[in-house]
Amino acid sequence: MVAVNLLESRGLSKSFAGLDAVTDVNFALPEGQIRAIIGPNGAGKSTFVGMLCGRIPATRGEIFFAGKQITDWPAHRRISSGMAYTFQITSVFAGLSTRENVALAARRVYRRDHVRVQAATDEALAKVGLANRQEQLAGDLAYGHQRLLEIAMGLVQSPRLFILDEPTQGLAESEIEGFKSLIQTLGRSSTILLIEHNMDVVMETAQFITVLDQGRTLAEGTAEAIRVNAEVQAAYLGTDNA
Ligand SMILES: Nc1ncnc2c1ncn2[C@@H]1O[C@H](COP(=O)(O)OP(=O)(O)OP(=O)(O)O)[C@@H](O)[C@H]1O
Repeated sequence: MVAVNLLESRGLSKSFAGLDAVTDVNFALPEGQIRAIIGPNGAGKSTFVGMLCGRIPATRGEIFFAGKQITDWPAHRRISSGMAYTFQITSVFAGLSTRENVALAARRVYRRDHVRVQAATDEALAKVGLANRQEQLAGDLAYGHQRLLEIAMGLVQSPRLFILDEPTQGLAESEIEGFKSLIQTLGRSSTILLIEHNMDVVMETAQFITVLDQGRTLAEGTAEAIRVNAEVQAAYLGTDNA
């Protein structure tokens, strides 16, 4: 069977006032895969993902999602066609309850179908383990629980592609274990693109890894192949976040 790519980029590039943040990235993500993007600080990961999501306009190149050329689509159109993403910066509404936040995200997809909104909200809260905190104001949740809430807000939209941008950043070691299994659970119903600095999380969850360095694709392969790749090791040794 020929693998179908859910997401592709061709020659994708971004320059900021003369600085080449991302250069000629050809990327292909088969449907159903858990893929991680890694790379040293400043490698271009956030810029690349920003272009995929429609937050950052590309300078050059093309993006395809589910067979459609989406390079110039605004972010909301990408979301309604099946992309969801969580940001590094917490994007929950602090003054609303945990449940209201998730229901709000569900309404983006299910609109006024109240029954589906409520059912999807229940399911997402249960999957991330926040059902017993659903009445709590989001702003009162502990940081780790807010990160789970962000995931629930993406998950509730039943995305075909779920982009997780540094989901474990700022979490305690004890919370990270739970996130690894959550990522695997999410991978059963969505294709996952994971941007992550924590190598344990990457090595344990990703089926395939793309390494960016200085805006270019440095290497791609399985966790085992990337772990022993001399170029990848050299790129990390050249920085302070090895
Ligand atoms: N809005 C911007 N204006 C100018 N330069 C930018 C902008 N955003 C990113 N850059 C530069 O582009 C390069 C890539 O940055 P980017 O944030 O994409 O890397 P990253 O791999 O996500 O890094 P980190 O792991 O530290 O988050 C860096 O040199 C950065 O300084």
